[in-house]
Amino acid sequence: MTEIAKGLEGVLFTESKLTFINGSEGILTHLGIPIQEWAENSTFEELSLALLDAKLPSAAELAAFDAELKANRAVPDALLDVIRAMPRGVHPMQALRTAASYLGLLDPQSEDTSEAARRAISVRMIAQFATIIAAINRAQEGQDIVAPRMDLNHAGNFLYMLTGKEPTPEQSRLFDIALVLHADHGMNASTFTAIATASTLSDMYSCVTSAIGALKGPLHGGANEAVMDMLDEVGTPDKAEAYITDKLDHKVKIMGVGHRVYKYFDPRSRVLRDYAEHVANKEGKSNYYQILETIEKIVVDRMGAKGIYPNVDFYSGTVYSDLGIRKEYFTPIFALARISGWCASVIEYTRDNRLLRPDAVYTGAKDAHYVPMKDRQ
Ligand SMILES: CC(=O)SCCNC(=O)CCNC(=O)[C@H](O)C(C)(C)COP(=O)(O)OP(=O)(O)OC[C@H]1O[C@@H](n2cnc3c(N)ncnc32)[C@H](O)[C@@H]1OP(=O)(O)O
Ligand SMILES: O=C([O-])CC(=O)C(=O)O
Repeated sequence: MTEIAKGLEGVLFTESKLTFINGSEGILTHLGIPIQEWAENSTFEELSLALLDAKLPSAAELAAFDAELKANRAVPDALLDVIRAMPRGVHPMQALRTAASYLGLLDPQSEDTSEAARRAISVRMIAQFATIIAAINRAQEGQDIVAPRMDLNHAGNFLYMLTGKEPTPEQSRLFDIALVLHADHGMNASTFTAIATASTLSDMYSCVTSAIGALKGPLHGGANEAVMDMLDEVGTPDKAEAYITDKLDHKVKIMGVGHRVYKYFDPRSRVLRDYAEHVANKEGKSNYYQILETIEKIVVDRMGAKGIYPNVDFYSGTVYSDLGIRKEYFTPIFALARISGWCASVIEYTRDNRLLRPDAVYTGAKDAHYVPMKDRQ
């Protein structure tokens, strides 16, 4: 019997120096450094550069990278016109997918697949995703698009462009940590998709556009919005226990829990829970946080033995919603962070490229012959 690795589970197809995950112990490192240390000490800018170069940058390298990101924040007016012309009410992930693809049309370097071009395009896309996602939000809300500011960091500038208001230092820092937590995660479905596209020697914009499509689904990045849908469905904390017990009794999937690799707590979910709790204690526990506490306890009690624990998408939405961000923007924010991991992984993979082309066990008909239409049943 031929063994099929359904879902490519456990299949090793490449080497990488960027991210290590130990799923049974809930360990995640980038360049060997635990995610908790990145969250506590670093910034999205620094982690992005560290991933692109596969090394910790010096102060001078980081300052140069920061200046390069800032210099690339503005997006072409032609793209802003496209964003303004998008139909109202589309999901921002649809809008982001189209905008990323359109950005490629406007970039004279887009078809250059040399490593130097891939890197230059990556830096531009990392910078410009913030401007694009914020512009989509403003245009969809019928508001004026807010131009980037050069005196704010990546996280603070994004919140500023999204809301039109300068965030507090605490809000900026919290959002920066969320970006750090989401920047990379090994061979997840969207990074794998980006690499599969890259493996045909396609261009960076095609890699990223296909990755956006993969991230959008509710089994992957889309789960953070689906968690918020669930919280809205539960309504109030007193209903959480009955709601989740009923779902588990009926074997209905709970969003934001379970993971292909983690069979224990996703370490990112612990960091996000601590921040969600911090905000909850400071500003009074929101319904959302209280519902999640109850769901986590019941899921871990009942499903922990099966390896079902909260993943990164479980608490991220409460953090974003405490920052006043609408749930449709949770997955675009995931893309805002993961763009760094996608780009770094594509650059790393294409250095020693091999076309990705798995196979399927054929179970269809054999030795058949074409039947003329008139003779078919
Ligand atoms: C950023 C990210 O992408 S993190 C993941 C985000 N996605 C979600 O939160 C969506 C909800 N979670 C899931 O759908 C899954 O856990 C996945 C797709 C992420 C991983 O699933 P898989 O690796 O395929 O796990 P698999 O389906 O084999 O699950 C093993 C068992 O746990 C159960 N299970 C897995 N996830 C869940 C869940 N979310 N709720 C309830 N039960 C679950 C399965 O039904 C299965 O039970 P069984 O053995 O009785 O059939
Ligand atoms: O690694 C995965 O399969 C999903 C995930 O947690 C991520 O992409 O952050």
